[in-house]
Amino acid sequence: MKEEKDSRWFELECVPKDYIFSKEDRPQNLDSPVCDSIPVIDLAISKAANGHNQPVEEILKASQEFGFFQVINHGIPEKTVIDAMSVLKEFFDMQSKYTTTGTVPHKKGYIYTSSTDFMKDGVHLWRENIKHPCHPLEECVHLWPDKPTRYQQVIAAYLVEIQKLSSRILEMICEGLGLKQGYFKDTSEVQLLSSNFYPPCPDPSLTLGILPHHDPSLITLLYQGGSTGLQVMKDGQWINVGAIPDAFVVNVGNQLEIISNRKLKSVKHRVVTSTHETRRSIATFVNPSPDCIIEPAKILVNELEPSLYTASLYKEYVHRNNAFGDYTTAIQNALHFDS
Ligand SMILES: O=C(O)CCC(=O)C(=O)O
Ligand SMILES: [Fe+2]
Repeated sequence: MKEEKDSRWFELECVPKDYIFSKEDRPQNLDSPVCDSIPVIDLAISKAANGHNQPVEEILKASQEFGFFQVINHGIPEKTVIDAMSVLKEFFDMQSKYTTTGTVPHKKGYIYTSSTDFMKDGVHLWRENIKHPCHPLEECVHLWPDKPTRYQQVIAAYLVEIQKLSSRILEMICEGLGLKQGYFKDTSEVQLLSSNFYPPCPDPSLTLGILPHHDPSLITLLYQGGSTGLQVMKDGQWINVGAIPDAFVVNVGNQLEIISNRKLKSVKHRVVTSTHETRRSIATFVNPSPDCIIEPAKILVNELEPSLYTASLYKEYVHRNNAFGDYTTAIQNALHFDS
C-alpha cells in the first residue's frame, strides 16, 4: 500500500508492533488517578521570621523526600519561555513533515532523534527528541539548528535565564546542606538541553514516552508547559507530576545525590503518553565539567555518616554508566562529529 506523503509516524489508529512494550515494562494503572504530592515552592516568598530563607527548607525537604519539586514565581520572563516552546514546536513540526526517519545526518552540534531512530530492546519510544550542549554558550550556539531561523537566538536567551535560576536554586541547596557559598560553582557549569515532543498515542497503556531513568546531572530544570505525563517513583509507586503552566520542575540528579552523600535523592522518573494531549518539554541538565571530581562533600561525612561513594571524575562516571545512552561519547566530546 502506498504511504500517505504527509502523514506523520504517530497519526495512526493502532499502536504499531514495534512501539509496544512487554507486559512488565508497560505503564500500569494509568486509569486510576495517582495523587500528585510533589511540593510546589514559591520562590518569591521572602525571609521567614527566623531569618532563614523559607524556600531553603522547603527545597531541602522536597529534595530529600521526593527528589523533585516545582518552582513558581521563579523570575524567568513568560515571553522567554513561550518563545522557546514555540520555536521548538516549529523545529519538531519541520522534522516530522519533511524528513524521513533514519536519514537525518547527525549535524555538528545537535542530535535529533525521531521515534524510529531510538530502540530499547527492540521497542521504540513514543517521542521525538533534540539534544545539544550549551556550554560555553558562545561556542555552541552557531552549531544548533538554523531552521527555524530564530532557533539559536531564542534558545540562547532561554538558557541564560535557566543558568540564573539554576544557580539560585543551587545556592539555596548549598545553604540548606550547610556547604560554603559557591560550592556548586564548578559542578554546575555545563548545561545540556534535551527537548521532547510526545504526540498523542492511540493506546497509552502499551507505550512509553521515556523509560524509567535517573538523571546523570547535578540538577535538572524542566519546563513542561502545563502538560501531564511525567511520573516519579515514590515508595514503590508511580505518582504524577501535576501540570502547572508557569512552573519549572526541578529534580535532583545523580551527582547531587553523591555530593550530598545521599541526603538528597536522585529519583527514578518516566513519561507516559496520552490519547488526547501532546506533551512538549524542555529539560536542561545542569552538569559538572568532564574533569570535575565528584564525591561526597567533606563536611557531610563523619563517623556516623561515612562516605557512601568513592570519588570519580564526572567523565568517568558518564562513561561507566553510559549516561547519555548511544550518544554518550558524542555528548562528552561536545558533539564534534566529523561528518
Ligand atoms: O520530557 C520529560 O518531561 C522528561 C524528560 C526527562 O526526564 C529527561 O530528559 O531526562
Ligand atoms: Fe529525566
